[in-house]
Amino acid sequence: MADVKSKASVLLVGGGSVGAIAALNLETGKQAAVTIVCRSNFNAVSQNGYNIKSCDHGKINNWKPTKVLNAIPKASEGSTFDYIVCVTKNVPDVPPSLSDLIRPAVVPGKTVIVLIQNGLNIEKPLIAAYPQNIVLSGVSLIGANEPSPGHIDQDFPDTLFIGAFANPNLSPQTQKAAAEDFVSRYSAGGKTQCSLDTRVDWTRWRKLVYNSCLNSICAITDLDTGRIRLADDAVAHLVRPAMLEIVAAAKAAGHELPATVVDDMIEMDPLDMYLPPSMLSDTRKGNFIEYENILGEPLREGEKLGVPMPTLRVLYYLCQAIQWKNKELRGLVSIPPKGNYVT
Ligand SMILES: NC(=O)C1=CN([C@@H]2O[C@H](COP(=O)(O)OP(=O)(O)OC[C@H]3O[C@@H](n4cnc5c(N)ncnc54)[C@H](OP(=O)(O)O)[C@@H]3O)[C@@H](O)[C@H]2O)C=CC1
Ligand SMILES: CC(C)(CO)C(=O)C(=O)O
Repeated sequence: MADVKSKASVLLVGGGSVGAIAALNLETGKQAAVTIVCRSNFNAVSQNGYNIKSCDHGKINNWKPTKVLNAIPKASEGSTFDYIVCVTKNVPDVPPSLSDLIRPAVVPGKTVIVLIQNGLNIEKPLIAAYPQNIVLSGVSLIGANEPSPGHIDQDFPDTLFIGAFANPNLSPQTQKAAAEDFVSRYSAGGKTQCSLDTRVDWTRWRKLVYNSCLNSICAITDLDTGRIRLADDAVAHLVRPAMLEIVAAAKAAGHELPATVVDDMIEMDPLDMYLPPSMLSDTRKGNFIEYENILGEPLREGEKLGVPMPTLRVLYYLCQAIQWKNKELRGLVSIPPKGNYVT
């Protein structure tokens, strides 16, 4: 079935670590032509392409998708796409919002929007902004980093779960068909595992057991997931209690996770991979962090349902302070001038 399809046109917004590998997967299958939108790595990628070291694809130098842009193309000027795949970091507390960012390219009622991003409730602003568009969830288990512009290291295989976020304005069949179409195009290259996700909320809660806890604790301590496991009591007294709070919140929200989920997540990546979760890569680069969708949303959901989440609460407010520090550095918040206390 896969090889008789004509190519879908895909606008991929966010050509960083996961975005570059997603573009490579889509182009490898020859069922998609990818236009990628880059920002800080635009010069490197448009001039030299990507240099990729990947556990799925091997070493590939100077690779470019069909087109490389540094701005969102406008549908009103004739650039329309079947899919807009969003692989930026999702940072709703720093403008522009994702729905505003992609607005020039969205054709209401037509473009399928795919969110390959971590976190909970990320679809809500998109469905509110584009009530007649299908929005797909992409939960990615991959370990990818961009140590310098255009250089991508992928050391954990790409496993992607795609399913439709329930949009009450559209028929479930149409939404499921769009998810199936994307899965077959993404899988066509045969280098990755991409499967249909029929319970997207469960899948997102399950992944939060890792992301809410390890991403934040690693970012706060500046330790990767191998080192945090070696760091005395950090797993016993920080990681595990935080993970159990997410499991309890998920259960209260109607999503029973497997009994082994905490151990599965702690041991997901080999210790000696020393994997820096994406939030740690962000703090190391001085980037904003996705703390609202990864910690804030599950914390608010859990507490609303009466689940005590004391560890998550502390992690959330520590992350909020880290974000504030970055906002001050970038002039997004201002503070009163320093008083003169020296006589
Ligand atoms: N890395 C990983 O292993 C995993 C990541 N994820 C999730 O995948 C998503 C993407 O993460 P990841 O690839 O690591 O992130 P990266 O920071 O590596 O890449 C994001 C890219 O989006 C670009 N971008 C951000 N805003 C804009 C904009 N307004 N216009 C154009 N480009 C923009 C960034 O540019 P700039 O460099 O200028 O900021 C960067 O190139 C996140 O939600 C993350 O949580 C999920 C699983 C694993
Ligand atoms: C779980 C992990 C590390 C890779 O899938 C991730 O989601 C992240 O880095 O944010």
